[in-house]
Amino acid sequence: MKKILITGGAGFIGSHVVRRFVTTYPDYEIVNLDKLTYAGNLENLRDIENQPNYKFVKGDIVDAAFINSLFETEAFDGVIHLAAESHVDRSITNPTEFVMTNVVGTVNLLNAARTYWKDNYGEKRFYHVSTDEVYGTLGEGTDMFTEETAYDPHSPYSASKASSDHFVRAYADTYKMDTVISNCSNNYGSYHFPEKLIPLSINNIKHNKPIPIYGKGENIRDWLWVEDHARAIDVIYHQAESGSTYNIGGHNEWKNIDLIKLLCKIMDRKLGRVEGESEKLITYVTDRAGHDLRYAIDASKLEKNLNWKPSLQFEEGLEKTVDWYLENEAWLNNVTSGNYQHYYEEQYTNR
Ligand SMILES: Cc1cn([C@H]2C[C@H](O)[C@@H](COP(=O)(O)OP(=O)(O)O[C@H]3O[C@H](C)C(=O)[C@H](O)[C@H]3O)O2)c(=O)[nH]c1=O
Repeated sequence: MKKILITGGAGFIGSHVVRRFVTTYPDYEIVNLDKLTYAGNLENLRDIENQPNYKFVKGDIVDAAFINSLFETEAFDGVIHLAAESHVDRSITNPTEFVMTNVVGTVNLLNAARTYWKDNYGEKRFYHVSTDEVYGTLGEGTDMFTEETAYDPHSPYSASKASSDHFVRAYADTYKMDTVISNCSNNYGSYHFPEKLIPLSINNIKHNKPIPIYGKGENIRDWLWVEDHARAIDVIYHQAESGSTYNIGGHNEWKNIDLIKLLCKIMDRKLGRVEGESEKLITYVTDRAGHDLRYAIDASKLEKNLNWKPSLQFEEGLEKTVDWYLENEAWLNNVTSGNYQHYYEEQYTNR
């Protein structure tokens, strides 16, 4: 039985990766390590929590002694590392937290792997799940980030992810560890904390609150359904060459304002509102500091080498996502109230 450590498995993308691995590979033991910050939620994994090949461990990757003892007791065959502070706006107000979790936390995991895997590096894989934001920003046009694009991070968040990518490559070169990195575009889907554009807007539209659009809403993101990302991670973990990097994206660029207008249309229909009613909630607010204009990712290496493709058209995926939030009212109410409330309110009222 292979034992795989998935860090950040109670978060948005992490929970989809955990679910996929637990259900697809009954002969693997999946250990989910999560600190359960505001963005980590065991409710995201209720449907698989009693599976015999799943185990949850609460802990912080910044705590090196704890990480070492976990590696000593568990004898992992591989790591898929997703634990990270991920919200760009929060990185602008509190950069140090991002350095600690994203950089120091990653180095702690690499050090533990180096110590406890040193006799059989070749059989154990360290997979770092990263972001396309490390590449910086593009102008409007048709050019895209490839795996060869030079790193040019702008926000404290993307600088911390770029740094952790560099550490992973440095450990591969220096200690000959088997590592892989993937850099993915914006994800959307179920279990997304409503601080991010799509779930925040769904929740605000539902409650007739303003939808905050930064600047003029002209910024462009490439959106990928989170379950397609989880499938890409599965394929890359199992098939990518040692030391490789793969970009993951949806070939699905949207200006924020166009995306929100589409979302408003879907929400009008789902909530039985007159068409155009939800759009009235659009409110232009102060722009994000250092706001990257455009991300567009060339995922052709992944498509050609490992035969992966996005499965869903965006309109269909967005509608599925809206349905999920409307059907899972208890989940949404929970993460916007009680202990979570100030995290949601902070994002929503900051602007
Ligand atoms: C929350 C919010 C955002 N925006 C704008 C800012 C961005 O241009 C776009 C998406 O913002 P969001 O914060 O949802 O996501 P990004 O800043 O693109 O970053 C996300 O995608 C990458 C790949 C990661 O790696 C990040 O971890 C992930 O958070 O909407 C608004 O206009 N209003 C809002 O209220």
